[in-house]
Amino acid sequence: MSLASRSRATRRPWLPLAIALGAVVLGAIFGFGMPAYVVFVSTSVLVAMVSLMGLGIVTGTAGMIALCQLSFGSIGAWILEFLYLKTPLPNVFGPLSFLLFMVIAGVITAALGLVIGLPALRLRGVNLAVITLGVAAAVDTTVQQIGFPDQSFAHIPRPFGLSSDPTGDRGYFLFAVIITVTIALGIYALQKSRIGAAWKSVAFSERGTASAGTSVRTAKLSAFALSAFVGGIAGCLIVGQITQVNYLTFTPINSLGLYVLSIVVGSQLIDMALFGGILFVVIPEILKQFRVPLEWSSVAFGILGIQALTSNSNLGTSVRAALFRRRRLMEASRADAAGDHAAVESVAEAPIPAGTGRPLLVVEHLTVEFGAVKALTDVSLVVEEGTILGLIGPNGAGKSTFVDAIGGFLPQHTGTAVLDGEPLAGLPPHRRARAGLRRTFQQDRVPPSMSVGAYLRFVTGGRADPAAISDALTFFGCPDAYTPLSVVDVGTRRLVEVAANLASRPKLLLLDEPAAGLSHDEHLAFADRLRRAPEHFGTTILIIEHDLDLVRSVCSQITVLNFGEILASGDRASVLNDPKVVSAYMGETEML
Ligand SMILES: Nc1ncnc2c1ncn2[C@@H]1O[C@H](COP(=O)(O)OP(=O)(O)OP(=O)(O)O)[C@@H](O)[C@H]1O
Repeated sequence: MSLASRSRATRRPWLPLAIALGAVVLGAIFGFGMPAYVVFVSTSVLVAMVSLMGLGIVTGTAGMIALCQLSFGSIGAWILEFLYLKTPLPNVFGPLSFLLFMVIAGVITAALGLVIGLPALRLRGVNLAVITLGVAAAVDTTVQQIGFPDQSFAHIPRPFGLSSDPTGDRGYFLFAVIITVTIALGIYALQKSRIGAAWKSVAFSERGTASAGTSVRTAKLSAFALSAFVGGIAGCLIVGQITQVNYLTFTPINSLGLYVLSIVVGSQLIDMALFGGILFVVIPEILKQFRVPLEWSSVAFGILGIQALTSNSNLGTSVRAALFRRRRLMEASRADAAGDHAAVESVAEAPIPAGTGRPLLVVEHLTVEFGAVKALTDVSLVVEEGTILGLIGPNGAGKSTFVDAIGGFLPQHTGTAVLDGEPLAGLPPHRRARAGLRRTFQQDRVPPSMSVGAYLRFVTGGRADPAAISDALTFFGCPDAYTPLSVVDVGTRRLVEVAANLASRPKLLLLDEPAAGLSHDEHLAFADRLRRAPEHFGTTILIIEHDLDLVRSVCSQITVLNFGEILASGDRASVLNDPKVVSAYMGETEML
């Protein structure tokens, strides 16, 4: 049995639901069997876990900094109290009020999260941190000033008539378990969906996300909104737990501690959010037992944060990658012992693809300037359908600029580009991708947080079925769909990127140095696969490559750029023998 089929056999789609049901049963046993104090503290763990799961969406999954998660909790709690104490709605909805108000509070908080997420469209890193910390401070001050609606120390009734005494604590714990499990299931499902893949992709590369046909704006804003929704629900859960709240629960310093925990444990992973919730509650509880001032817990979180930020990893993903490597090693040694090896097929070398004669991409008078630098001057070229066109030239000749401009990443160019009769002018990158124009990048843009298969599903926009995904992976000799990209080397990740883009069967694929990082033998195999690709995937290819052996072996047409202008263009032999081209490659003539 191959590694791939072994992995497939271990897939159990019913498992999340079974774990969820098990967690609820365990929650009931725990809630009604444990001492009252343990149950109360465990409810706090669940509240912290919900907050961390919300934060995990925006930080761990979508890769943005958000230092105001407890502000969303504060807003959610405030709205819930307001609906209870200042409106007649509790009389209308009776025992269902808490649940209903919690959802309303979550939705309103999500809308505010959307607004707070707007700066994230332009800002990153420390700038976004400052903005979100500013939001936390502003919400904190506002809530201090206006106070929570329960200023007269009215208790908020718990859901379904549960009492506010320790007997009610047990029932409320079970309620909190059910809400937590429901949210965890929802987040898990979303992370497996296209929007979850977009979050993971945007965390690693906005350009890579757009070139896969996904709107960066939608990915970022939806992450913020959902994170705020979950944060708002966590705030409501606190109200139900202690039936009264004040602003001290939601201070910016607590938000900061929560953020640190989120990145330390990797709270985008559900089990790690639970672990983080335990740390968030238990560390201060232990300090309390030993009469150590609670402020020291911030120092403990700070030290953990420095460790996580400097090692650029988190506990959850490191443990998972280590487990995966160990499992694969064991599978490989079992396969060795059983002599279970795939036969190496020897196939005749494929010819260089001949085109249909129809122009697919027509570029006219393309000019790109970066201030005083003219990166491209009046470049016109035609890519014929069904061919592989090589775009070559010395460093700084303007090749990547050409791909960026055609891909929609440089709106400030002049000139026109028409793909299959459709003008591309004015279309943003993700719309060009949807119109059948895909590209790969010189730098690694393949998000390590996904599996190989999830990445292909994301790039193909769900249009490729499992058989098509497996075919594209086999075609390029990539690891199987269940392999985490975090354990794949950079050269192979570039192959996965090419396979994913071809599996989406675009009309035209622009490859920017796809073979960088491959060994000599891998280069030869890659060249052969590339020659077969136009027919296999129905895609025309334009390739930028410094390895002229590769260009010579796959391209029927070559265009040479030098100092942003076309130096030569035409069939392979005439271009490579052109004296102008030879002199432009002075010092590299042995390559020609
Ligand atoms: N964002 C930018 N701002 C200013 N100048 C730029 C920018 N991007 C590219 N350039 C300049 O434009 C010119 C063309 O660069 P480009 O990266 O397109 O060349 P290239 O042929 O792809 O080079 P290489 O083979 O090294 O990747 C170079 O002079 C480069 O310095």
